[in-house]
Amino acid sequence: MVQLGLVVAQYDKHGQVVEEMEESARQAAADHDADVVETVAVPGSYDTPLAADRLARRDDVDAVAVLGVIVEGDTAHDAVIADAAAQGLTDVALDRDTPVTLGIIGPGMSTAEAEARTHKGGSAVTSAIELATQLP
Ligand SMILES: Nc1c(NC[C@H](O)[C@H](O)[C@H](O)CO)[nH]c(=O)[nH]c1=O
Ligand SMILES: CC(=O)[C@@H](O)COP(=O)(O)O
Repeated sequence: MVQLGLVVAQYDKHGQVVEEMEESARQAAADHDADVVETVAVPGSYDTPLAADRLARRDDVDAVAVLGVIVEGDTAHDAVIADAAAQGLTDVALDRDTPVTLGIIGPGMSTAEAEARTHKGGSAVTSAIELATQLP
């Protein structure tokens, strides 16, 4: 059985979307008979790489799925957060030799577009399981 770590960025403005993404992630884990051994909540997507690193270094974690929602504001701050998070998570995966999947939606996204993408939580978990089982 694949053992997963889950990181959930709980940026308040999008609380409901994040909740639905987490439900989708947990359903995907159950559907694939995977076990979520630990869930770490962080304030926002920018804060996810360190949490992912803490999970990826554990012997009982085969892969980490990271969930977050970045909705467009008035400035380019959303792009800054998204780029930093994606790069940070890539670094964690390579440094720890552990799959880390990007289930952070956005940037450049409206709240309505976010609400239509909550299934990406499940996609991140499915990809994490595939990587954990299929990588040579
Ligand atoms: N604006 C969004 C954020 N901002 C918060 C940052 O991610 C971070 O928590 C803060 O800068 C402290 O380090 N986070 C999101 O996940 N989504 C946003 O739309
Ligand atoms: C991207 C956001 O929601 C927020 O952190 C920044 O908003 P703004 O670009 O309006 O300052």
